[in-house]
Amino acid sequence: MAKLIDGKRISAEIKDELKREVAEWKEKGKEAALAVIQVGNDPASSVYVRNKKRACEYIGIGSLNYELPEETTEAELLDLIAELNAKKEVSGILVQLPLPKHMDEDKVIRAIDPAKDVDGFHPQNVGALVIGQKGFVSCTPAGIIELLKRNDIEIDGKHCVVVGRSNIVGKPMALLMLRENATVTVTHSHTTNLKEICKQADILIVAIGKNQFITADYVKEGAVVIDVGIHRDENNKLSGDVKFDEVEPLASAITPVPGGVGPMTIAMLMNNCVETMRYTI
Ligand SMILES: Nc1nc2c(c(=O)[nH]1)N[C@@H](CN(C=O)c1ccc(C(=O)N[C@@H](CCC(=O)O)C(=O)O)cc1)CN2
Ligand SMILES: [Mg+2]
Repeated sequence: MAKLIDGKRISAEIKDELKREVAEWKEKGKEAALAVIQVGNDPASSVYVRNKKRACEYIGIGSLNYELPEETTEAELLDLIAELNAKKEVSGILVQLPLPKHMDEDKVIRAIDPAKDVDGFHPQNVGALVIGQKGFVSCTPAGIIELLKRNDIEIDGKHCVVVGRSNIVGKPMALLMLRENATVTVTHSHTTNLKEICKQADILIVAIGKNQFITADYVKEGAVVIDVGIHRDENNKLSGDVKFDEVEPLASAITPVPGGVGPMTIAMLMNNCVETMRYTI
């Protein structure tokens, strides 16, 4: 019977900790405000943007939301980002992904001031992570580390397999596990013996974007399984990249979808926003 890794509870704990810390910073005259830009009206993105706004309000920082129409040009978006970069009262900026196809996400991300890049996607922040220097770390991978640590799951010396190599999860996840002294294997669409590699994992982190792809035959008895996937069926029921019912009996610990990694993304975004209060003079 696997231990259920309760991201909903842990994210709430973190937001309560941050709420108390924000109150202390505000007593010392410090403020923070997060600007969230959404282009288009993707329903899932609208849920996440709404949850980010609610989290800002809960912990006591400002939130500015910009909902731009799908046909917004890349130039118009870049102009808005430049405006927000220049606004002293805006301490964090994020552009909700994915963007419409006519925009270059990498170019848009590079336009955000790295000091306000609370998503941790800017090459300067990713570079800092690579070489072990200070910078914003992307929220989902940071949330997974927090889930493991707050559940006393040992990382040092363990074999961690990351399934997927995206810029916002897989790659930073591998780097963070390396920083925690895990032995890391990153798999991807060109990996030929995926099942055998996954079965070697003490900690299996699945961010492949394929609904319930990871079944019991990919999992070693006693492994810790972290499911980053999020899929909705026609009845709006959520599932992950892991076939939970099949894998749960094998695992020593597992994250559910919903209620696992997802809420941690929001909590760690809030932590990055409060980080701007810790380091402003
Ligand atoms: N600019 C960004 N865009 C995207 C990011 C990101 O970190 N920055 N990550 C994902 C989406 N995401 C945050 O934006 C996100 C996804 C899921 C959840 C979450 O709480 N999921 C819940 C279920 C919520 C629901 O009802 O759908 C759960 O898993 O329990 C939060 C944030 C891509 N875009
Ligand atoms: Mg692209």
